[in-house]
Amino acid sequence: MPAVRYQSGEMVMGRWPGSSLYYEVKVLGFDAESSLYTVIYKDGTELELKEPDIKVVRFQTRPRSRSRSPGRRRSRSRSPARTTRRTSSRTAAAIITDAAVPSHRDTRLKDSLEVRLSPLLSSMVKGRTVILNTSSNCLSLPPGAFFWLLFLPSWVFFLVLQVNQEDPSLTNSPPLLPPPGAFWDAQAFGLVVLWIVFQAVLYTLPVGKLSEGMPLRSGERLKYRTNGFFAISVSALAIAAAAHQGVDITYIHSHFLQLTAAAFLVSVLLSVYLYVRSQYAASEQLALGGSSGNLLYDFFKGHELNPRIREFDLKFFCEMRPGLIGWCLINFAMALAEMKQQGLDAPSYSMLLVNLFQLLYVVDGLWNEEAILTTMDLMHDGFGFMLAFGDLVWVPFTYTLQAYYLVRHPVPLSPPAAAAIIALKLVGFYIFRKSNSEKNAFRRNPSDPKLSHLQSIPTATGKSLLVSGWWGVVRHPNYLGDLLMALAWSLPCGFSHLLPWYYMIYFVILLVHRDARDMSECRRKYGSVWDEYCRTVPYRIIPGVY
Ligand SMILES: NC(=O)C1=CN([C@@H]2O[C@H](COP(=O)(O)OP(=O)(O)OC[C@H]3O[C@@H](n4cnc5c(N)ncnc54)[C@H](OP(=O)(O)O)[C@@H]3O)[C@@H](O)[C@H]2O)C=CC1
Ligand SMILES: CC(C)=CCC[C@@H](C)[C@H]1CC=C2C3=C(CC[C@@]21C)[C@@]1(C)CC[C@H](O)C(C)(C)[C@@H]1CC3
Repeated sequence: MPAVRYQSGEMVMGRWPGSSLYYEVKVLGFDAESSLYTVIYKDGTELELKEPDIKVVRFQTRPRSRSRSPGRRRSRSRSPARTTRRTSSRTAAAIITDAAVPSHRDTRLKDSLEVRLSPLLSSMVKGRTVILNTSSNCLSLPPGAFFWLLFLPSWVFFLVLQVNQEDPSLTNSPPLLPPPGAFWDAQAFGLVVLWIVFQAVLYTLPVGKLSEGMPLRSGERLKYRTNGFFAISVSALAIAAAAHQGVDITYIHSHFLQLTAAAFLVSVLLSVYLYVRSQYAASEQLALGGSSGNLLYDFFKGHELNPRIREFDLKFFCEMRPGLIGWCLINFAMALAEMKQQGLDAPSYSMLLVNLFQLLYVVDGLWNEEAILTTMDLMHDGFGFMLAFGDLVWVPFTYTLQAYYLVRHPVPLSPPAAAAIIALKLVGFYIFRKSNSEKNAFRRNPSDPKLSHLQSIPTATGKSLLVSGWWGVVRHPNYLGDLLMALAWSLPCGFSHLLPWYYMIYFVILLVHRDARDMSECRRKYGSVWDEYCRTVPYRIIPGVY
């Protein structure tokens, strides 16, 4: 006869089925035959849970002993692993405690019990189970999905046509639309496909580390081959060898429109494939945000979270390889095109700065490739048109507009101006890298001794939120660093036109929107503990700005 650990009427934390989230529940009874507890959630949902899916959370207010050694005190504040301990009590209680945080934490600890219940409901759409998240906005389908599907590609083609104008003012009348045939070039299409296949081969080579992703809703952790630095190094060698063999790299500049169209076609084909295969995916493999049952919306947002062909992770590959490394290749081609068009022996200083700054950004991303596994896209977003198009078209063909602009529009740069821009880039880079690495290290191993100086607050999900270090200054320090870098990329292009500032403007909009999206997602996940975090760290991206 199995022992009854939890008594009727007892308040405990029950895991929401299929997720790693725990909510406050009341035990209604125990069925000895099935060894299942019947529990009731705050919203009235009754479920049967197995014992391992139940925790007793006893929030312990430790006396803030002056005699405790600082080392010991620090170590308690950080880690859900360390702070969740088994006691010898009859009910095997899990203690969540956070002794090193300020005294108002007692209320905070109590608050973490008050996690808002925003359950995930399963519903049937066309005979398939879809996951509806009642607290996020995915139920109120943005009618904009259709608009974005049309607008984003049109905007890219507009920019690509505009930047090639003698006077690329955005206020000028748009360039005459070339005939449809001008967009298609079989060779350009072949080269785009060849590039993607080349990157895919490098990705699959058994070189470099196999890194673990964050736990999925099922508790599983996927493995990723993080050999991005190897891939960009081999790519650079291959391009250098091709140039040495007389291959004209400036082809990329002269066939930019056709290459863009080819990449767009690939992204559409890929998105169709992704949508079709998502129809056969198990519901636990679907993303919460792109599972509305509405074809257009799910096609755009992405239905499946981690589509894979065997070990080949399509989302990770597309986000980190062809577009990102292609961005550097295109910038390099623009530098060669500038030298050719303007009869220079070396690229201009503006071109050099843009090339080197963006190369540093990409190389850094690939060097720290593992850190992408704790970003929103990898953890929460489905893989659909938005990301496929973003990775394969938007990144390589619009992030390179500054270099493209400089080919025909030279901007002389004085040494002091160049020095000031370099300083800005380095400050931005420092903030960006340090904050991203800090969060990544904390998410991977909260009890890492290197993070012992950091304070965190526990949440009912078992994860904690950093409230000191970079993440105690603003809620998105990584965005701040990224924005400073974006500014440094536009400044070398001067102020004559708005077009090279396009990235900066787009990026402010993107990051402010991402911050808002992340806020509501974290509010859903962490309930009132998130509100407490926001009170402790009131500024969003810029210190002093709410
Ligand atoms: N160049 C470009 O085009 C773009 C660049 N970026 C860059 O990519 C990087 C990743 O950005 P993005 O994925 O948007 O967001 P983040 O890397 O900031 O990830 C947000 C997640 O971090 C976790 N988190 C938030 N606050 C805390 C905290 N206090 N302590 C611990 N964990 C916390 C939460 O996830 P959880 O709690 O579930 O772990 C949250 O959902 C950024 O540097 C950004 O600037 C982003 C978009 C475009
Ligand atoms: C308008 C539109 C189509 C938006 C799609 C957004 C994507 C372009 C971006 C979403 C998150 C991204 C990240 C990077 C590139 C742009 C996209 C894909 C990134 C890979 C750039 C390099 C960085 O070092 C990074 C790894 C932190 C970053 C991750 C997020």
